[in-house]
Amino acid sequence: MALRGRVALVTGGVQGIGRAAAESLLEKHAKVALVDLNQSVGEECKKELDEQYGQDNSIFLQCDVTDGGKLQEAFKSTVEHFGRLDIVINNAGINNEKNWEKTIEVNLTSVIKGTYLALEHMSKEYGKEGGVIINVSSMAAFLHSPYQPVYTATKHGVIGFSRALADASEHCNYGVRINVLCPAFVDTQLLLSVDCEETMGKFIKYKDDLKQKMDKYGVLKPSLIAEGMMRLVTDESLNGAVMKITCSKGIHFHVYEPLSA
Ligand SMILES: NC(=O)C1=CN([C@@H]2O[C@H](COP(=O)(O)OP(=O)(O)OC[C@H]3O[C@@H](n4cnc5c(N)ncnc54)[C@H](O)[C@@H]3O)[C@@H](O)[C@H]2O)C=CC1
Ligand SMILES: CC/C=C\C[C@H](O)C(=O)/C=C/C=C/C=C/C=C/[C@@H](O)C/C=C\CCC(=O)O
Repeated sequence: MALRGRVALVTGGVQGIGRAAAESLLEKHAKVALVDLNQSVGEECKKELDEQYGQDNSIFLQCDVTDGGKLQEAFKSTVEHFGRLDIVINNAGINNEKNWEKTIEVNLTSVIKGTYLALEHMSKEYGKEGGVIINVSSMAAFLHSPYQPVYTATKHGVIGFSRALADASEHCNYGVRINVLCPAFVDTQLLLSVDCEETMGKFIKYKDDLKQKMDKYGVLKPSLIAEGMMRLVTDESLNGAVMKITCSKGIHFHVYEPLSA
């Protein structure tokens, strides 16, 4: 898929991995709707992107992805503003083991809602032209992560949901590819949650173990994650793909064994 003139919606798009992805899309002349909860960081991000890429190429839409009505509005506003929708990146995520219900709402339920809304706006089933959806999971879905049980569960859920729907999309000819991105530790604000009882809950006493894991496995730059994301977006052969990004192996794919009878 060539990116010039395409329109993307990125949740959690104003900082960290989402912002890096938005910048990569803008560099390749796509238009981007930044959908994020954080008004002040959103306004600052929009200002900086305007200076670098021109003010007509992005919009900031303040939205809590857990609010179904607001998320629906954000999709509608994006299409009204830019005239079409081709790429959806369900990236917004939190690490909160104390309020774990919220973690499920943001990391899994809202990814499911965002995916179904994306299909309404892009699928041939709804008379649209097709497109691509990237759902952000984590290497936590593949590795032993004892101090983030609910976070880990949500990231497993994102993979299961996305791969099942990717198969449905192929069988039912939706014309929409659905892929998953699983980064290891990335240098973003999210990592600061390790020091906070408000987010780690009773697992706060293991924060040093988690920090040792960061030292052991290393911490990636958001720009590398954006590079992987662009491959998932543009490579038309990828549907149901699960990309892993780690310091040891760089950008690579999880290989699923074929089912035997
Ligand atoms: N940083 C890391 O080590 C890794 C991050 N991930 C995943 O990458 C994604 C992005 O995370 P980061 O960029 O690291 O985090 P971040 O904390 O830097 O950025 C997350 C963005 O999502 C937004 N957000 C949070 N809750 C929201 C809500 N309810 N509605 C709308 N926006 C909301 C925040 O305002 C923020 O702008 C998440 O899904 C995370 O789980 C995956 C693996 C590793
Ligand atoms: C307090 C932490 C906050 C949030 C969690 C974070 O966002 C997250 O999701 C982090 C996940 C990190 C996982 C890190 C592990 C990386 C391991 C790899 O280097 C192991 C190497 C290879 C794996 C095998 C393979 O790729 O095939």
